[in-house]
Amino acid sequence: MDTWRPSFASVAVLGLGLLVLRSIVRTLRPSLFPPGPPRLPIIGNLHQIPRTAPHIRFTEWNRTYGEVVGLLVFGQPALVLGSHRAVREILEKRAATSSLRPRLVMVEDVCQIGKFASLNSDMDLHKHYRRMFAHALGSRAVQTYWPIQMREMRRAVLEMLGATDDAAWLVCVKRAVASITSQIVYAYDAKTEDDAFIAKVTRILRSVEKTARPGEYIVEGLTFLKQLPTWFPGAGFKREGLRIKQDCRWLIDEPYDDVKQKLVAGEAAPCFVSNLLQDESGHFIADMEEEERVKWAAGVLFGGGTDTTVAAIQMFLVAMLLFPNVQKNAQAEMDRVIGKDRLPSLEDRELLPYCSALLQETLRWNPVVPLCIPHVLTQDEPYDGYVLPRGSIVIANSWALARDPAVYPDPEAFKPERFLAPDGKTLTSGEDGREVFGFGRRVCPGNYLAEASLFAFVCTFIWAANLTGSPEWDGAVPEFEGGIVNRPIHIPADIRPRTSHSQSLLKSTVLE
Ligand code: HEM
Repeated sequence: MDTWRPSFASVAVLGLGLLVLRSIVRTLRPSLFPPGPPRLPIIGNLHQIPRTAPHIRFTEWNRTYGEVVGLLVFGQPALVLGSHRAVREILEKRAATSSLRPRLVMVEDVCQIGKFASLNSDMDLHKHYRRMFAHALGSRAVQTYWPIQMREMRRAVLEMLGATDDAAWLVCVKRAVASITSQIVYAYDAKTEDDAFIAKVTRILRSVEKTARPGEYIVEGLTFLKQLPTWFPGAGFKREGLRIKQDCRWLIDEPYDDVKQKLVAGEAAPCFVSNLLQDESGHFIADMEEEERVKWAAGVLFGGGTDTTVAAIQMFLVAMLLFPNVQKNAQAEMDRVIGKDRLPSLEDRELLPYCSALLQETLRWNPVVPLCIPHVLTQDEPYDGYVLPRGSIVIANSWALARDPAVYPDPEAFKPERFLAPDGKTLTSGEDGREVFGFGRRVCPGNYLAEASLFAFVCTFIWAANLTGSPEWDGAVPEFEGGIVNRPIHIPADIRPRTSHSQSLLKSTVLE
């Protein structure tokens, strides 16, 4: 007797049918779901979510519907958190049930790169990663990297003084930031801007970022498509996934093996990887499982740290363009405290409260990660009379938080003073513009490192350079672009040395 065998077409039709049914049932959500914009059958709110700058639309919705906005996309509930209270209540106080990442088909099944710490949804593995990060990137540990950060950022500013436009500055800044990360993670020093290793890693991590971008792959909605064979017409995402999988294996193995070989030969310089692999007397201590964890933890640091830090430096430059008085005030503080005969360094941070506040204001004023990387709820959670359903994707709207007038009066204005105590000498406590680093158990583990890199750049730039609008600039606010990371498209400005003395002192320090 013939037995019935499911064909691909029958599986596809069944899958699609179930999806439609689920979408219809969920579109008729009970009233305990938080309010949000009206939805269409099946697709829900999909058509209202813009591909560019969704944080602006989300912020409008937070203002219209409340601090927790409920959305549905193909039956998948999503919550947009638009207040400090909502973020504290849901992502911090209830971190035990709101710290996982959503399980993405492209990440987990197609590319099999779910072990990257920023993407992984296995809480036990995540705890291991966070211990490693705390060990290597905690507030005290990062101080050992300050000399690397100062050296690279001074070099970046010096190179920028000789570069013609913002595209050329970007090359200098990117090289410096990538080199800081590669030295800290693998003790690898990228000396030129076209370093082949950094270029390859950057290309791979771009494609990794794409796999996690909401709405990028149809297979996230129509999950049954993951069953398509690689050769099947329309299964380009599977071929792309295979390539990303192979690239990522290279990314996590190659630089790691290099450090390990040096370690065994007794030649490894201290770095994130070598520190985690040896005990105090230099003996190799990791078993295979631990080695695998160290590889994935190291690999993700490039992805997390590079684009974000570069974009924050670009935002600082935009702020200097739009708010020349702030630049003048910072230069005045620099001249008063540091003077002309030596360069500032990270050790001077407490002596330079205005410049420190200027950095906090840069992070707040135009958050480079305006929508935090999504979390997911692992159980139903009551909130303000609503029920936030298990399985909901939770997006903290850092942009809305940073623009909340109740917390930051006159939020559009760029005012470093908002972070200064009345004496003008110390930073205020309370909200400190750090919403951009995320929340709860997923808060960015690189935040101390990032802030040190940024301050190293800001203090050197303020001391050595002066930024003014270029002749072509018409006074308009530059436009911004980006998926996860928000960055200016073009900065119409000129950068000149403040004095010839400052330029030659900077040059001699960099060449030392
Ligand atoms: C201005 C610079 C940076 C910004 C704005 C930033 C922002 C963020 C944000 C918003 C998250 C998600 C937090 C959440 O889910 O709640 C995150 C996660 C992460 N960041 Fe950063 N980051 C920056 C620099 C760095 C640096 C320098 C590193 C490391 C070298 C780094 C490594 C990571 C990692 C590994 C994660 C994943 C954490 C996890 O899922 O547990 N970041 N970052």
